[in-house]
Amino acid sequence: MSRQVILTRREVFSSSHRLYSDELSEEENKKIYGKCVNNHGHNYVLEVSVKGVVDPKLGMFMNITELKEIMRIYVMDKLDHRNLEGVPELKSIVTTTENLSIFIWDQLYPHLKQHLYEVKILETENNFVIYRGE
Ligand SMILES: Nc1nc2c(c(=O)[nH]1)N=C([C@H](O)[C@H](O)COP(=O)(O)OP(=O)(O)OP(=O)(O)O)CN2
Ligand SMILES: [Zn+2]
Repeated sequence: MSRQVILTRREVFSSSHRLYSDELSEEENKKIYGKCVNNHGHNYVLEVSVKGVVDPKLGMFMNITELKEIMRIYVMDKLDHRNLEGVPELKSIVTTTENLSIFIWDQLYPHLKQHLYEVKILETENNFVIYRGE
């Protein structure tokens, strides 16, 4: 019997950002995003989940070390200790947690393919977003 499991790796990255849309006026930005138009920082908690069938011989379908390395190269090295507005791929988007989760999915998908199940990001301990590639 094949057993499908979901495996999750958690990382924390620290980034600064502000919520600001180039498509809005200064006044509209202030009205919509409030205090978040000012530069501020978060210790984002990122949880990436992969799904697969356990190989009975190995007791796993993916080594966490491999997942950790993929997350390091394609997410952590790009976002940790950065100002998100300075990350080239994020230049033209508003760095909401929603957009970050989609960005991270797109970074990881080519390397995890059908195994990638969920990207979850906690911006604060109260606010988080889940993206499953839909
Ligand atoms: N839909 C979204 N709304 C907001 C986002 C977002 O990513 N998506 N982000 C922010 C800000 O970036 C902001 O930093 C949130 O901080 P804050 O309001 O201080 O966070 P908390 O809700 O955890 O703090 P409280 O103490 O509970 O107010 C805003 N909106
Ligand atoms: Zn913020």
